[in-house]
Amino acid sequence: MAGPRPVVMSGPSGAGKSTLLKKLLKEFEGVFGFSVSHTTRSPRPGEENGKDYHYVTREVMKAAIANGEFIENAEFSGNMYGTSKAAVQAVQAKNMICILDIDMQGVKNIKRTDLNPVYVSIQPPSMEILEKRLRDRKTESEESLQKRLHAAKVDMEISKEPGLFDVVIINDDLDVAYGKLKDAVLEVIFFQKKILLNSYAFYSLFIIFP
Ligand SMILES: Nc1ncnc2c1ncn2[C@@H]1O[C@H](COP(=O)(O)OP(=O)(O)OP(=O)(O)O)[C@@H](O)[C@H]1O
Ligand SMILES: Nc1nc2c(ncn2[C@@H]2O[C@H](COP(=O)(O)O)[C@@H](O)[C@H]2O)c(=O)[nH]1
Repeated sequence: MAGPRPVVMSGPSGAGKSTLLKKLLKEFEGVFGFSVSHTTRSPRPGEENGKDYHYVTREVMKAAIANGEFIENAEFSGNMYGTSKAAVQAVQAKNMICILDIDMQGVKNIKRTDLNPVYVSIQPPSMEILEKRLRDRKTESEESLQKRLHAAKVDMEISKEPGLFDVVIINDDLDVAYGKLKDAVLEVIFFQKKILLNSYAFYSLFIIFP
């Protein structure tokens, strides 16, 4: 895939991924762009079609997957979610750093592609705090909440796997976690740009002194 290296943000539902990435998108407007996923779940109050998600039916999503339009897709808490090729290309076409907010299945599937992102895991300080955040958010039915808590336990275990994530951030104090996210993402991006600049400089030497 062309363009700057994307950033994948993953972690349990309720850990604070959207909260953190919205801060990043706001502070670095024009630098980072959000990959708008497709989902079969219903919009929450305040969410906008085409901005937060593309809200589609299961039939539409299945047909698009069968048509090869998705980089990855997953079933999560009773709904389908997926990253379309078009969503990532739309951000990369603007030469912005594409941010994906995806679950653990998505991370594993993206690892099999050539997307080559920076992998960031956002984790809650504890299961108790995660449950409180999800309950206080008031977006889930009891059934959906239980499914998300179950998935969170699995996610918290798997995220310890060495090498799976480049950075694991515990989102306890929001400002501290945001600082860590910025450091992690910018460090990787600047490092990558520095290597590119160095290699341009190196090859320029061969052009000047063949
Ligand atoms: N550091 C924090 N301290 C206290 N509350 C927080 C913190 N970070 C996020 N929250 C709150 O926790 C709730 C869950 O956060 P958020 O919706 O960002 O999680 P998420 O990981 O994006 O969840 P999902 O995967 O379900 O979209 C929100 O109500 C948010 O305001
Ligand atoms: N594999 C994918 N997971 C995705 C995608 N978009 C969102 N998600 C993950 O789903 C859960 C639930 O999200 P919610 O908005 O219903 O709370 C969360 O963990 C997201 O990271 C996607 O395109 N692919």
